[in-house]
Amino acid sequence: MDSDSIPVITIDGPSASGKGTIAQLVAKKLAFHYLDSGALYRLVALSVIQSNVDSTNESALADIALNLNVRFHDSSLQLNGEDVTNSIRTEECGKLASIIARQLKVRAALLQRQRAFRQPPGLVTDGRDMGTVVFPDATLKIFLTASAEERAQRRYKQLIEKGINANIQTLLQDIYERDARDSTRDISPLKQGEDTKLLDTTSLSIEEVVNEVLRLYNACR
Ligand SMILES: Nc1ncnc2c1ncn2[C@@H]1O[C@H](COP(=O)(O)OP(=O)(O)OP(=O)(O)O)[C@@H](O)[C@H]1O
Ligand SMILES: Nc1ccn([C@H]2C[C@H](O)[C@@H](COP(=O)(O)O)O2)c(=O)n1
Repeated sequence: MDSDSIPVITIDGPSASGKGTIAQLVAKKLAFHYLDSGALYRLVALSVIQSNVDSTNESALADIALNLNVRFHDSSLQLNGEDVTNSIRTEECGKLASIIARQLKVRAALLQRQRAFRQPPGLVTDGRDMGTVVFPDATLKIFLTASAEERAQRRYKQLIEKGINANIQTLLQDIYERDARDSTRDISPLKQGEDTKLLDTTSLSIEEVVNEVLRLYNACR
């Protein structure tokens, strides 16, 4: 099967908008593959933290990105054989991922790795530039968002459920900062493409959002 004919659904959007949750559920419903592109940036960030590399050294970071020894297994992730499923989810890792994601060489180094996930019968992927840059010919492109306050509430609930202490004001501040950094950078900024459907989920349940994405996909395939 020609790679270009394999269907792709891209779900881009700001931090904690629910991209990962929705993309995984849609992928499951369609029996498609799933790619969490943010995890790749987080893995580079974790490698930088673990190896004490200067995070402004673009060539060293591109080298790390090109040579990531990563294994995706169901919902767990291994880096160099170590389970890093939870360690890439820290606020420190997310913030550094957002900072290093501004570097052209890092983004270029991850491009082919992301495109390689386009395998039959199809792919659902989430991130910041999946529809605008990585899969510009995607079958369906969604820009998933929610108000910053709602996203902070969702993140707060998510962390408390995991037994992690959190402060709603700090989370809201982090969301504002991350949104600003990801959407104002020069290369591949987070933005809604012209051919992308906007889905504001502020007052929608997870089930309602999943059903809407499936409806849109069935309407355009
Ligand atoms: N429509 C919704 N209604 C209520 N809660 C939701 C909704 N969508 C997602 N959530 C919840 O919000 C939290 C954040 O979702 P998720 O981690 O999928 O966001 P994300 O956009 O992938 O975040 P990040 O950009 O940091 O990777 C999760 O606990 C999830 O269950
Ligand atoms: N396609 C992508 C995916 C992620 N990033 C960067 C910017 C994010 O703030 C950071 C972490 O992503 P998350 O796991 O929170 O979705 O990684 C990007 O630039 N492009």
